Amino acid sequence: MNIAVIGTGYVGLVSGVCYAELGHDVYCVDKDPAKVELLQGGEVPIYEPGLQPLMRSNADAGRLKFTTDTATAIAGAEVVIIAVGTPPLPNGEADMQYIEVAAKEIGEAMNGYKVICVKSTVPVGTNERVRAIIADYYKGSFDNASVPEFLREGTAVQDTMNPDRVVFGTESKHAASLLTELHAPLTKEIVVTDIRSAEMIKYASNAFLATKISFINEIANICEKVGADVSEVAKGMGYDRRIGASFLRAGIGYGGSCFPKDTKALIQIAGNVAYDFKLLKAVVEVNQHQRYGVLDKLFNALGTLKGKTIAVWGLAFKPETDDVRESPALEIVDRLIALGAVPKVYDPVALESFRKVYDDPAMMWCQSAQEAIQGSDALCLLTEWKEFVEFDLAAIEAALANPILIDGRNVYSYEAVKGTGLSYYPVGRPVHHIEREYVHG
Ligand SMILES: NC(=O)C1=CN([C@@H]2O[C@H](COP(=O)(O)OP(=O)(O)OC[C@H]3O[C@@H](n4cnc5c(N)ncnc54)[C@H](O)[C@@H]3O)[C@@H](O)[C@H]2O)C=CC1
Ligand SMILES: O=C(O)[C@H]1O[C@H](OP(=O)(O)OP(=O)(O)OC[C@H]2O[C@@H](n3ccc(=O)[nH]c3=O)[C@H](O)[C@@H]2O)[C@H](O)[C@@H](O)[C@@H]1O
Repeated sequence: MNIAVIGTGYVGLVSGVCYAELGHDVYCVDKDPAKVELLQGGEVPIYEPGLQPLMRSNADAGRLKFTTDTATAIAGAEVVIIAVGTPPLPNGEADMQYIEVAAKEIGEAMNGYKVICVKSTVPVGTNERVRAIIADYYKGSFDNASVPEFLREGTAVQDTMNPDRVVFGTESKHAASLLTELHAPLTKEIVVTDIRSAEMIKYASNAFLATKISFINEIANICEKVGADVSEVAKGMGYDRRIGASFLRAGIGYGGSCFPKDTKALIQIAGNVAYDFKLLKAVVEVNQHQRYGVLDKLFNALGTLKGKTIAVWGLAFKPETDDVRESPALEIVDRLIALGAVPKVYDPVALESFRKVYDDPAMMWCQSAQEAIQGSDALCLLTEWKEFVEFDLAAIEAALANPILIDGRNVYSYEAVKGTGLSYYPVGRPVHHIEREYVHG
């Protein structure tokens, strides 16, 4: 099959590479010439495990090409997949400007029948709008489909090649059979539905996962007050197949380019039809508040943050990505500085992407985990990178001026911590406190 993918971000690039891996001929377009030049040279502009070798092998096999010109990419395509960004507007609504431009460019370049798919996460009704824009420019026949994407960053290739399900919404039998043929090698679980329901499935799925996270975070906050351990609670809940074990890891709240944006967008979508989505509003509020738990624990441990150097391990919103969009670390570092502390930050891959969106003369940028903890007054672990999980706890204790470990992701076990002199503050689990005189100043 000949496929064109519009937008080579996290979703478009991974999708394009994986469709090529299935043996299809894929032409990817991006408006950003620097990105396209990098891709044409065999370089991947994002950190995503497994993506680069797969991209190079498919490009070398002649199945994967890149261009900045939409007309070139779609000329021979039977299926056109729109995967441009839909970032949040200040009021929470999804910004449709990139979708509108992409639709116009496709409309202008149409040269025959094609199936136009929207993979970006878009409000209900967007596929109809895309159809109308294309129809303004192209009077021939074409079909539409909503093909929402469910991949996660950090495991994007694996998620795309082995999805739990593929969903598409279309009114066209021909489009349905073409898309079924395209996705059948990936999964047996193919849900074919109407366009509006497919658009809603995407928002409802992300909102539900975000709800699970805020739910377990609230349980964690109660656990802290009643002396229970949220890890044990989640384990005990997760064996119930109606609940499921996944997405019950308590921590510092969800971040990333999607949960924060999509929950707010769904609240707006509901609001636009005069529906007050109270539950989801609470999910967002709980998530916002959860970030401050780290700061409360630092206060409890140190009394004041003024003049303290605080090691921060992890800036990405999750491990195995360089993405810092809506990362809880952004707000935590900002607060630390506002409270007079000096954050010594380190992340194995996200230092540069963090520096592009947040920089402050009060910060110390560290080139290793060890450098960040050396002589610091406390350590906050914000992203559960393997490097941090495997770090020797005795070495953490030895390096810190005050051996205080705030574990925002619950990665260490009490057994391991008990063998050290660390005061350990996890999330939703009892504190392991060692009485001692702290170094001040
Ligand atoms: N990042 C993720 O993990 C997931 C994202 N999504 C959704 O997929 C969509 C894309 O997200 P990302 O890939 O993260 O975005 P991104 O911001 O990483 O990439 C979007 C790309 O589209 C390009 N672009 C914009 N307008 C264009 C045009 N007219 N023609 C060609 N290229 C154009 C931009 O230059 C950029 O490279 C969003 O709606 C997002 O909500 C869905 C599932 C997972
Ligand atoms: O629409 C999207 O963009 C994507 O959003 C999420 O994927 P992603 O944001 O890449 O990463 P997740 O693994 O879902 O993690 C999101 C955030 O939730 C946090 N999280 C996750 C799970 C958990 O149990 N606890 C928890 O705090 C993570 O630390 C992270 O900050 C969804 O999992 C994907 O299915 C969806 O396609």
